[in-house]
Amino acid sequence: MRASLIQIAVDRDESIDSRRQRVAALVREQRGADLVVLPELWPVGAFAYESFEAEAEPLDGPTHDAMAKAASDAGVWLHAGSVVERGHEGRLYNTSLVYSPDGRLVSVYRKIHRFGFDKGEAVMMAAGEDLVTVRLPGTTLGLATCYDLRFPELFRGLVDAGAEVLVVPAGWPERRRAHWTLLARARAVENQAYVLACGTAGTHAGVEQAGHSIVVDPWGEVLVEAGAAEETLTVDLDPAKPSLTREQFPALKDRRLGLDAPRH
Ligand SMILES: NC(=O)CCC(=O)C(=O)O
Repeated sequence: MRASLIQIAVDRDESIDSRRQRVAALVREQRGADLVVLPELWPVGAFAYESFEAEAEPLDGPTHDAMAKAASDAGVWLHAGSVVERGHEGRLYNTSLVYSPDGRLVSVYRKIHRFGFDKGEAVMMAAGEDLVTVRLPGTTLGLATCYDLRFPELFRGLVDAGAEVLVVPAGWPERRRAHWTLLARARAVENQAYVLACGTAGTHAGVEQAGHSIVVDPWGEVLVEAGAAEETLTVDLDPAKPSLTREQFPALKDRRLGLDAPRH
């Protein structure tokens, strides 16, 4: 299974419309891949909070139109990263979109853990409530977004639901790059799953992005890692490897669920 991660530069000197066209063209270039992955909130920028309200779009908005067509033109499964979705009752969500090779929107995942503590995404957006997996020929994807990477229980829930490839679009800042790499590897090792973590490059809203998109195998080995600039990573995954790793080193079977709370 061939996967391409497109680490997009999100800089303020490019309009959202031009970036949409440019990214659609990059997706089309990936014909021959099975799965293409884009980063979190690449149209607007994950830290461009002041633009969220104005740039919010419905699920059938301009990013959807461009990505549905790009997926079918390229004939690939496309995890199109996320958009600022204007959802129920006008509320905003950080919503990931997944397309089949015929350009159908087959899954949406609304980010569960919102970043920003008392500002930005955490106060402007509503939280998703649902774990999402996507069945592809030969494997199952588990979806998470950026800050979710810090919450291992979410990933364990995805694994319990059958996920073998954990896909994490992100807009991760350079100043916490060490956490990004460490957490991507940790989620792969503890879940004996592939991790495909696709970040952004460039600088927007004054926040330098880390880049360094990374693919980790179920044994925790880094298969490919990007640099800081815009770049496309291509990697071949073995769909049998998660289950083989789980058979050969069956740590997931040794979980002790339902232990009593500590006594004081
Ligand atoms: N967009 C995000 O979720 C940023 C997460 C982040 O910066 C961090 O977890 O650190």
